Amino acid sequence: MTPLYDRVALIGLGLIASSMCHAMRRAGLARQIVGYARSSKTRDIAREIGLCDHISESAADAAKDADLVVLCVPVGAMESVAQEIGPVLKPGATVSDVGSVKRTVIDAVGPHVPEGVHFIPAHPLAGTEHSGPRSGFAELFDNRYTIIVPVEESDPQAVDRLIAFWGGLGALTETMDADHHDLVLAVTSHTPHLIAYTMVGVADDLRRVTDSEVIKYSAAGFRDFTRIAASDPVMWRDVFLNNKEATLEILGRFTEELFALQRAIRQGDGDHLHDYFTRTRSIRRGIIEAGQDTDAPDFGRVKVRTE
Ligand SMILES: NC(=O)c1ccc[n+]([C@@H]2O[C@H](COP(=O)([O-])OP(=O)(O)OC[C@H]3O[C@@H](n4cnc5c(N)ncnc54)[C@H](O)[C@@H]3O)[C@@H](O)[C@H]2O)c1
Ligand SMILES: O=C(O)C(=O)C[C@]1(C(=O)O)C=C[C@@H](O)C=C1
Repeated sequence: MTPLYDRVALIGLGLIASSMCHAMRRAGLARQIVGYARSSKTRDIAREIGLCDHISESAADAAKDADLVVLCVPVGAMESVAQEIGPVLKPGATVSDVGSVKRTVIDAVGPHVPEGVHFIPAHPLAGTEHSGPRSGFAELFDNRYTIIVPVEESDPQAVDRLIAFWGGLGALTETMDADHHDLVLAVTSHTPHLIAYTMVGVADDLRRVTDSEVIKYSAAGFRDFTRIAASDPVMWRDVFLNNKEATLEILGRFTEELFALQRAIRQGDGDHLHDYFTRTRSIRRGIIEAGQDTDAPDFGRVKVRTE
């Protein structure tokens, strides 16, 4: 493939950035990849494993002269990075990000992007519980959606080029408005993570009583929870602080349903439990019958009930 961008700069060299490096190289999407991470230890590891063509000593140095700059830092660090690189960005360059929340990132980064530079936020819906520069792999984005969230001023040609770039990384792409993105992700990713964190916390409390039984007898469902609960604490702290309204809204609905199930159990209301589990089973069966049981969720099909 002919490179879509001459020089790509990645700020933050964790799971997502390192996977982007491997996938960019696999497809030949950039002539030169430049990286920067805040910690010197991370920069040293990146150099040692040859993650990028060049590792810079500051975010501004990496971003200067880049045609595409992607912010791959935790959501809460986006603003300070944007503030640092804003003054050195090349006219005509594109600035994007991979943050798990979109509205607050747009509000925090947008004001630091100078006129003549395209700002096009994005979010790959792919990840693992691992982090850091060694955790990436080229296949992470294959057949997974990346949501592109153009802002009002985004230039259509620059948007098309970024869509082609993510396609080259192996992803399926969809464009979406920031608020809708944040609500959908609160349902499909953020609240489920919070539930997993809580369940593992409860089990840990219990472990003090039952010694090692919780771990010894943990079944597949609980093991999946522990995998998710092993995700990076800084990343997830920032997700909840920055998608407050949508996660509180979904969490409110979740607790209402949970209370109803709790009451049904206490009152021995088997009909309620049976009806509820029948409904949830039919949702899963509907997905399978429609041939939609792929790793890539179709966000056109995710319906968020508003009443
Ligand atoms: N992990 C996932 O499953 C996943 C999936 C999709 C999107 N995201 C988003 O991608 C972003 C990166 O996540 P990740 O999983 O790659 O994280 P990670 O913890 O693996 O890496 C984060 C990197 O950012 C660097 N960093 C932190 N603060 C910085 C700062 N102020 N300046 C420069 N570098 C800084 C860290 O040193 C590290 O190199 C986050 O915004 C996250 O919400 C994560
Ligand atoms: O598979 C995992 O480990 C993930 O949690 C990845 C996951 C998700 O919820 O699907 C987590 C956060 C991201 O913003 C996108 C993807």
